[in-house]
Amino acid sequence: MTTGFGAVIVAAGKGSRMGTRESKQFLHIGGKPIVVQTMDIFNRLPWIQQIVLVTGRDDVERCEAWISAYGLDKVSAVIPGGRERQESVYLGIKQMHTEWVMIHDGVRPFVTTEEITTCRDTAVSEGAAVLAVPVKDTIKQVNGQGLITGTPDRQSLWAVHTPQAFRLSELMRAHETAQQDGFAATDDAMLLEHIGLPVAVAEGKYSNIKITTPEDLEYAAFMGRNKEETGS
Ligand SMILES: Nc1ccn([C@@H]2O[C@H](COP(=O)(O)OP(=O)(O)OP(=O)(O)O)[C@@H](O)[C@H]2O)c(=O)n1
Ligand SMILES: C[C@](O)(CO)[C@H](O)COP(=O)(O)O
Repeated sequence: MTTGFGAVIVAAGKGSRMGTRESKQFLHIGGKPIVVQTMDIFNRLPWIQQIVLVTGRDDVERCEAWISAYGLDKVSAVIPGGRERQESVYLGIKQMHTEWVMIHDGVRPFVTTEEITTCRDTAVSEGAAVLAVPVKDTIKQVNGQGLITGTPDRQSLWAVHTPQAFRLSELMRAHETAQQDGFAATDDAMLLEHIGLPVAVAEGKYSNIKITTPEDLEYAAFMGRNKEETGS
């Protein structure tokens, strides 16, 4: 175990909502596969010591080739993921040997070094942290008949992004408990909530989108062009 931070990048999804023949994490923006763009941001941070990439079983080889071609020297392992994101994260964290770990979606390539650093600092001061943005719309609860049943107070609503940063030992315990309890979560913070550990919110930017559906590709292409022009 070393002190400091590592990152698990999860990119083993099927991209069913995107519906492209090529999995969305391997589409090119700004001249590079999306997952390479994402790993590169973490690889450049001096305080990130180790990166583990979790991807599809059939994609391990091409990811290893990209990692070598793009000089992503902090990637210590590329491993096949699981059926659900939660399982992919669990497999990833088992490969980590840093005290702290950040979990990040391979399909969030527009996260900035500033946001990642804010998330790190909040985790260190509060114990665990997720990047998130205040919700801009009014959110309604709707029942199966399409009728509104409530309007939660918008002041208390945040849309949660990644990275999400945890002490490796606590995240491991949270995943193990979830597995024993059959508890399924859509993000890692939920697993800490399940075992009663606090997680703080670090305010991020609306630009840190998760590339999920086809219209996100238009935004990604626009952002990719900007990246190429500015060299950032
Ligand atoms: N079994 C899975 C499912 C998802 N992910 C990863 O988790 C991130 C966020 O998931 P999402 O956007 O939902 O991706 P997909 O599961 O690929 O998309 P969909 O739900 O549309 O199939 C992505 O980087 C995805 O590759 C993963 O590593 N393993
Ligand atoms: C972790 C996450 O990115 C937070 O927004 C998200 O929950 C993962 O993907 P999902 O399948 O779209 O929920």
